[in-house]
Amino acid sequence: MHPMSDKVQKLSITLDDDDDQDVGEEMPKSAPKPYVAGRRRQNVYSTAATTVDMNKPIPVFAKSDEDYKSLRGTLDKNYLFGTLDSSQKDAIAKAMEPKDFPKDAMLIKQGDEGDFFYILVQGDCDVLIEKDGGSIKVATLHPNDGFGEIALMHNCPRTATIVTPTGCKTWALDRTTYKQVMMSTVLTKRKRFQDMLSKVPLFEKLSPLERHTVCDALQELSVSAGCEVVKQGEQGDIFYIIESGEVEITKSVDGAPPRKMGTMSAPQYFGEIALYDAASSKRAATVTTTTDCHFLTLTQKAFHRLLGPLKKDMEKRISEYK
Ligand SMILES: Nc1ncnc2c1ncn2[C@@H]1O[C@@H]2COP(=O)(O)O[C@H]2[C@H]1O
Repeated sequence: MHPMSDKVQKLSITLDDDDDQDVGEEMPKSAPKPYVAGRRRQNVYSTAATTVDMNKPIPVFAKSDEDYKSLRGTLDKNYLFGTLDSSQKDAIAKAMEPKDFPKDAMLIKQGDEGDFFYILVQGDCDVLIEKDGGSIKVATLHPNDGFGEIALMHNCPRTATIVTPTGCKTWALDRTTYKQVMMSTVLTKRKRFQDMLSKVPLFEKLSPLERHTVCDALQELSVSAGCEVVKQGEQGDIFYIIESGEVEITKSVDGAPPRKMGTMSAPQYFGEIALYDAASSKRAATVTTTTDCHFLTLTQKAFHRLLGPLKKDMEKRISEYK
């Protein structure tokens, strides 16, 4: 047995039941029509996986040193693995297997059961959401992006279709290993952050599944009093929720000295304008900690992927700032 598996399994088995309970009714179980490019039906590579054997030893796929190092580096940078310790990321890197796809293939079909999580190594993938008989492209994935985590994490059908406008190389991680390694840390994190998120008005309209997905992507940051967390005019790529402490907002208009706009404390949030408003993409004000602060943060990538449904609420709030 792999040295990691014993430790991970013990944690996962008890926590996994909990997770299954609260996501079972979230998503429609009916499979929508398959995506058709032009008039040609694309190759479908997904296969259904109905049961997860949590006692299965974690597999190891041999890789060159160069491939292992590069994949391990990607895992370190990817927000989806932010909560894992080094040995858990080692186990995932070892368990990933190469899967290559030709141009115009369908890696994932919306509505299917989840079988693999992928990291894109080469080529691009399009993310399509199927709605009202058509499909809309909502994102393009590039090398080092991960995808296919939602169905595995939440036991729900695939939330989008993934197709290959170019030939693609990926690393794939099977559903069982993904759950064995991820669930223990993820569920602990959800238990901690769920309560906090339920107090943030912005997240009120999210379904429990969406709130879980936001929880999974949150990272923690502690900052001492007197630090500029966000600086007016700078490019921004992090969104902050205040878990504890207080910050002051200052803004300079037309080169005048900065004026105090107000203070914020838990459970308020800031930093969303630069992430949301691609046209400006610059911080609209400076945010300075007036006490020691603890923040929950979301990266720009996670923010766009997860908070798309909240676009209207944010637009309203941004117009109130101006
Ligand atoms: N708006 C989006 N932008 C980028 N990726 C997405 C988006 N919606 C879904 N996905 C990804 O597409 C995947 C489809 O399978 P999953 O639902 O398992 O996990 C999903 C996410 O990884």
